[in-house]
Amino acid sequence: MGRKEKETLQKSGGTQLKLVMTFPNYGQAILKPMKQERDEETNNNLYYFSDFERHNAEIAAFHLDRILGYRRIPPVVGRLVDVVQDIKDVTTDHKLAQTFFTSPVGNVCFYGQCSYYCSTEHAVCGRPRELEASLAVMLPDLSLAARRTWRSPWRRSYSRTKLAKWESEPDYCSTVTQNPPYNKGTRLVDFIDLVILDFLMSNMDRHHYETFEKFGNNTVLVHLDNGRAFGRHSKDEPSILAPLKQCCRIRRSTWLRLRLLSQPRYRLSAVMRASLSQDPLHRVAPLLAEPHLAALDRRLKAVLETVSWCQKRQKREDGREDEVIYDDMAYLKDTVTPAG
Ligand SMILES: Nc1ncnc2c1ncn2[C@@H]1O[C@H](COP(=O)(O)OP(=O)(O)OP(=O)(O)O)[C@@H](O)[C@H]1O
Ligand SMILES: [Mn+2]
Repeated sequence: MGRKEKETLQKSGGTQLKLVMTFPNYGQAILKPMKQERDEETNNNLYYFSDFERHNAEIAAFHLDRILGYRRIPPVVGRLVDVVQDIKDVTTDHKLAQTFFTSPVGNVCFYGQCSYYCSTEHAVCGRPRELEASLAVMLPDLSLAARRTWRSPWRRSYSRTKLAKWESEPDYCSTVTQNPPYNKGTRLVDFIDLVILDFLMSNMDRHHYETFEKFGNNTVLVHLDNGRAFGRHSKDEPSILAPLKQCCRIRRSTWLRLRLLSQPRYRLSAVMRASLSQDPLHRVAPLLAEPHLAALDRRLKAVLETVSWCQKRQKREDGREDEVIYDDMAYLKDTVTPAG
């Protein structure tokens, strides 16, 4: 098989600039550039839907997802790229090439084309050519492995004035669980797994999630698009946990994992710190600032407290506190016919 020249193109779809890199061995990765200082907190007056995406959030989310035992985020690694050699000189996209310029201090910058933040004021700049970026392994092409996109039932309104249904209806969960795909199998607890990930990293931007078409409704979720996580460490966002609080259900293996990660020997912040130190960008600066790591421990505690709150409530209501903890065996019993 012949070798391909290295090539970098803009990724279509999505609102903020991202690139697709193709390597000589035909491997592909999605590149998200560093757009703001690593430890800059999200501006309080910025709505979640206009927050900048962060390359380190994509990297940290991959590590967190793996530590939680999910493994539902395709691998993401940090890299220092050369904006000239790795992007400008190897792109066949004229529109992208045309947005390159040299800044007043001599750094090479570009802004690309997209619907949010693709303008000279929001240019991405090398130092002078070196740029931090996240590279995510590209999933197989949709023609080989079709995916389905699902709207999150707990999607935010994406409006400054409107409330979503789940924010005002106390019994919202039961309206969700009456209907497919949440009415059977593991979809609800799969979704709650995702909610816990999002709460820990404070990602309010989970409007959709994806699955591989091939497996119908009996499949895991793919946790793509984590660029708006880890924006704020000084504040938690309890509303992200609403699905857990409203449905009071959590997969047993997840619950056990969270309890393990709350113990001194396996403290989530410590496990994350160690895991992230293996990323190549760690030598430039830690991928997550200490306050973000501390926030993880604090939020983990809040998840476990919510589960206890659910168990107490369930016990009070019908004496069946074990309903809260979803046992994967229950699913097996529903779907597997014993031999003989
Ligand atoms: N690792 C990946 N492999 C293949 N496709 C991917 C991968 N990550 C994301 N995508 C696809 O690219 C699209 C855009 O990516 P992403 O959601 O990260 O961008 P975005 O700008 O945040 O989009 P939006 O503004 O719609 O939320 C997604 O719809 C997803 O299907
Ligand atoms: Mn997004």
